[in-house]
Amino acid sequence: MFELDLTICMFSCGFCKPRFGRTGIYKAYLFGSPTIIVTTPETCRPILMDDAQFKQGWPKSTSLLMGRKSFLGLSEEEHKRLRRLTAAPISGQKALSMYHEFMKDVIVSSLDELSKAEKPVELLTEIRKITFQIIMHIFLSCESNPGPLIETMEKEYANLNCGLRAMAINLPGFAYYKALQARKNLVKILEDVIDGRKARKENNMIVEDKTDMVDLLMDVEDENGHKLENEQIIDVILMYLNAGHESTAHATLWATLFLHENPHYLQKAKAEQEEILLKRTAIEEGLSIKEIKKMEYLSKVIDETLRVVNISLFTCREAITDVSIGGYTIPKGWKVLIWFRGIHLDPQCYHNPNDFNPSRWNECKPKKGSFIPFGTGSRLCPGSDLTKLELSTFLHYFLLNYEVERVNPSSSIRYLPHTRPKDNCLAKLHKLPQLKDNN
Ligand code: HEM
Repeated sequence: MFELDLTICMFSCGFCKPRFGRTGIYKAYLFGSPTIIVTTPETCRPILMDDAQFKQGWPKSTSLLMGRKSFLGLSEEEHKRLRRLTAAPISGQKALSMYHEFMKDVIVSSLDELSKAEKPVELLTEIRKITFQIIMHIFLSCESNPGPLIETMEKEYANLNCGLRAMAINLPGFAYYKALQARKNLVKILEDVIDGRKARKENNMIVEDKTDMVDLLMDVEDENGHKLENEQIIDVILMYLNAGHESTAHATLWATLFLHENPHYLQKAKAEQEEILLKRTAIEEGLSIKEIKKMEYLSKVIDETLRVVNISLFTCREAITDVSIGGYTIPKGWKVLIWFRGIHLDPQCYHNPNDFNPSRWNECKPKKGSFIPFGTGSRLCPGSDLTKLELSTFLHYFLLNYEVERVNPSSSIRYLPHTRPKDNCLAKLHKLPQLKDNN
């Protein structure tokens, strides 16, 4: 017998609680499919860890935007192979140190430029440009110089993103329609890039000795010596470029804002950065990854930001067979929505969960599955190290050199496609007196 507690529990009316207790399981009808929503560590983690009974379950409209051959649509085996190949260059200290100089240059020069702007700027839009430039450098290094191409792509991505969680109405004027157009334009740009590189290779015209993720994917062969088709390379790159800049930009903005709104924590975070700067010897140039590893407090600020904001609000799976979770049966073919926000704002896991309090991580040892901003299991985010490096680098330079002044400090919040201030954080950046040369 299939039985679940009712959707009304989600609205905390109190009616269902005594009858059903805490199950963290709700039933709904979402994106045209019967769906189970799971919201607690006890229900979410087993599902994310179980590839035998659950497969990817994003709505068809989302998969169409990300591409049939992106990680959302691949067979398990193909996913494993491409994931191994693409995750390695963006994971771990050694791989990431290759990009750190570029990252620092972009952050330092962009912040400097923003502080000179006469009018207030949309901080989120500007940070998104920074994170996009960095991800382009990693994935498409030859095309990553500032200019019309990168600007066009960044704008297309903003449209693509707005469609990812929108109603799938393919009519002019609707977000989903715009997103499909954006995908078409991005695919065309990437096709031209790949064709150009293939032509240059055939004519032995490769002059650069640097390689990027596109080259890596163009060279890869399976056990039968078959190369990837263009469609596959494009969908994987398109997915990485999107995942690799939007979430990091939002996380960076929120960490900056939370510190700005909490002077006590701001002071602590700043003091740690000042100490790092003062310890730096004259021969050491700029921030190093070794220094970042010592930023204990900043690391708590980052974790707390990810917990409170929930940049990735949810992910989706589909039951391959009837599955029993928490005493209930999820029928074969039903979608499952894993609600990260429910886990990270659960009062049974976190005291005063809505409060931003980096110091909670002094003692807090989260129980299994209660802190998973990057997911868990075989689909664990491959970009977590890169995200933390970008965030730490941005905050280092920001805290030491700048102060933010918002135009609408009480701007309301929008939750889709990502949590953000409605005005994209319209603000002025003010340069602070220098403690010591820090570039
Ligand atoms: C604040 C930053 C980020 C957050 C919160 C985040 C969150 C997540 C989560 C929760 C998942 C798992 C989804 C699932 O289980 O279905 C995921 C997957 C993924 N993320 Fe991230 N991510 C971030 C940054 C990045 C970056 C910087 C990159 C790339 C450079 C990236 C690339 C990906 C990819 C490719 C996947 C799919 C993995 C797979 O299916 O094997 N993410 N991310």
